Amino acid sequence: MLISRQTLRAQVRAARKALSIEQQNQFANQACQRAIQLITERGVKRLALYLANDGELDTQPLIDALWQRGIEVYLPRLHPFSPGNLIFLAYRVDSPLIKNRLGILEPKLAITQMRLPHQLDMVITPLVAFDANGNRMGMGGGYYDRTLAYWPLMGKPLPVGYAHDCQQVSHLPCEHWDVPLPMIITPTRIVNGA
Ligand SMILES: Nc1nc2c(c(=O)[nH]1)N(C=O)[C@@H](CNc1ccc(C(=O)N[C@@H](CCC(=O)O)C(=O)O)cc1)CN2
Ligand SMILES: Nc1ncnc2c1ncn2[C@@H]1O[C@H](COP(=O)(O)OP(=O)(O)OP(=O)(O)O)[C@@H](O)[C@H]1O
Repeated sequence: MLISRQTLRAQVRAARKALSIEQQNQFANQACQRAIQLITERGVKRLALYLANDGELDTQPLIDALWQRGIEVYLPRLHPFSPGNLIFLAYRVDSPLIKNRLGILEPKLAITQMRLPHQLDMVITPLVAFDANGNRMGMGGGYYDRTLAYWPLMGKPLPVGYAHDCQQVSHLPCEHWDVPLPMIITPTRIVNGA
């Protein structure tokens, strides 16, 4: 039986939201260790990630580890006037955060703190569901598809999915605008996708 994108999205969102606080903490630490290893191997200096929402794999241990190592951390912010697009702003210990209209914390707009996607070495993307081929389904806004549309041409930034194991599905239908992920980090492994 074929299930719709909408149904699949709702099912996986419910599964990740059902994880306990203990599981969330353990998984965040496990995924952080894998991510730090990959980031160090690749010599990443500027990296974008997200602040967890809706049961997403928590990035806070990773953020702390990156700050400790002096790696520049960036967060997405909804574009101030271009709907459907993201901009990336530096995130430091003392950066002020504000909740956006989707309820997600994001840095205050400051042009001097902004980088374009090709100025970042790696973008750790949130996602709702992924499959073994690196196909990605997000929250449905197309934000990351637009952000990553040019990475194959520019060679940067390397997109890396970050998700719970329970977010893997056997097969995701892909659309022509979907940008497949070469890698997905989960608490238990690194999936080599596209
Ligand atoms: N942590 C995190 N940050 C992110 C994303 C993400 O998936 N996760 N995004 C990845 O693209 C962008 C935001 N995209 C999003 C799109 C829809 C919803 C969402 O929750 N929609 C609600 C309705 C919200 C409302 O209108 O009140 C819903 O579907 O229930 C959230 C984020 C940028 N920042
Ligand atoms: N590069 C692009 N240029 C223009 N429109 C796009 C682009 N990528 C995606 N879209 C549009 O965005 C909408 C949402 O796409 P989709 O459902 O694949 O988002 P998603 O990957 O789930 O969300 P997100 O990337 O925000 O996590 C689609 O209607 C699609 O037409």
